[in-house]
Amino acid sequence: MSAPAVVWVVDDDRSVRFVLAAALGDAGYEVSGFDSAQAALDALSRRTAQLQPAPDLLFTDVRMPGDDGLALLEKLKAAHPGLPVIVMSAYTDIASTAGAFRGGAHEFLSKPFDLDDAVALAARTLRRDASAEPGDVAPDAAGTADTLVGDTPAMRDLFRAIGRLAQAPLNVLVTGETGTGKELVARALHRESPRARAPFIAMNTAAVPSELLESELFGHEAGAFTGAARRHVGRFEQADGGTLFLDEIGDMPLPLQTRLLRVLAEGEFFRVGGRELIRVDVRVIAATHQQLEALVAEGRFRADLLHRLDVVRLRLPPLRERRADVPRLAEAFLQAAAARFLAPVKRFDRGARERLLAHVWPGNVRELENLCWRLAALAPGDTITAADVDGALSAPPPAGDEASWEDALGRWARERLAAGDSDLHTQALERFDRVLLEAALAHTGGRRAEAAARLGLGRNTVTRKLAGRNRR
Ligand SMILES: Nc1ncnc2c1ncn2[C@@H]1O[C@H](COP(=O)(O)OP(=O)(O)OP(=O)(O)O)[C@@H](O)[C@H]1O
Repeated sequence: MSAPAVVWVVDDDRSVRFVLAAALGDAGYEVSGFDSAQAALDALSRRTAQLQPAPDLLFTDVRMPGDDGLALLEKLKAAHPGLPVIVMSAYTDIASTAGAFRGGAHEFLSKPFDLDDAVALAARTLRRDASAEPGDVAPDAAGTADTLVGDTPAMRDLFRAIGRLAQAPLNVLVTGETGTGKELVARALHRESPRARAPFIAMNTAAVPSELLESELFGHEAGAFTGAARRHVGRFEQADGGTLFLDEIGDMPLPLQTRLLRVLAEGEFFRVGGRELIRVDVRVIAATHQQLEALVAEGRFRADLLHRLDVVRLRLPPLRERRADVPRLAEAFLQAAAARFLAPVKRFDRGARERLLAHVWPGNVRELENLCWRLAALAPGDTITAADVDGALSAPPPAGDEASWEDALGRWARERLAAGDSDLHTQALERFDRVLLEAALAHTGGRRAEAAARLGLGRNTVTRKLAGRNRR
């Protein structure tokens, strides 16, 4: 009979150390516990000095006095790259999971965990050949914006998957209803990946007229078609070295699917009307709210393209399947709104929270976010009540009984003319733009791209108008 596998548990929390060691011991492993990274490293040096092999598996907590678990992981990976390390933490956010996987962790175990799961994980890990290579080191993630909020089991699973997948150069298909956070997931995958310093380029297939899609994706040369006055660099080239996020991929017309497939297979293409072969290194993350298998069955989506995009699939659960996240998300949105409005943070009272929990959220997180921005702007007091929530959920703000805006404009024009102004048209256009932009930005919680789409304007146009550079 072979000797039992040696498993070490490093955690400053005595009870975790005890119960995990006991469960692993019951499963037949030879277990030792350590209360700090240093204690484990000392024991490891002693073993090496005595020509004993390193343990077969090590569990470590992240937050501990002295060196934390990630520092321990780094030292272990330098000295014993083949030793599988399972990182345990009560903090299952993407930064933690990605940090662990980037450091070469074999697995990430969210605390509190089920002991049977931990033992099963140890057994699986020990069965496997533990010669995994540590992942590439990614540059520091930029900023903490776009943080995915969530602490339900479904979201923890997702964060673990993102942490792991960010390191792998695989195409990912993100599925989920509208407003569930698909783009945010794609951004997190990029931000935590070795590509983080290169661009993240997003394109919504459904938002681009189909006759322009090809040139949007692959670019065109001057004169390639009527209206192509100048060379245009497509999204694939813009994303070189980085990540291309293709939203609503199910809406891509078939001929373009064929072209995309070829580019994904070969990594090179010609711009529309071009002769120069362009070679790019792009990770593609596609997203859809549709059932692509059904589209394949109907002949509207290519099966081979689906296979190429769907190397790994991440499903985002709708908000109604993770209601426990609603209060957390709502508070995060109120805080973001307060920071943007430079106003004190409002709070939900109990009734408001219950009302939020009871709602079905057909528009998912986006709907919740918009609602919170409306409440931050409009609820009269610092405490938001159930009645405020009901009011904001049921109707857009009342239109009021003022006369039509054409009447108001006429009145304004007559006043300005009487005052002797001579640039009425410019003034009126500026005010017209400002009213539309403010309304759209308030509606979209300050997101320019979405505001631009809702107004039917280009994103650049909106940015320019906001910067006031349209004034002539
Ligand atoms: N878990 C989350 N934590 C914080 N914000 C979130 C979360 N999920 C979504 N959001 C916010 O909700 C909004 C919608 O998210 P996103 O645009 O990523 O959704 P989507 O699934 O791509 O939607 P669509 O399919 O309609 O394009 C965004 O403003 C995003 O910041």
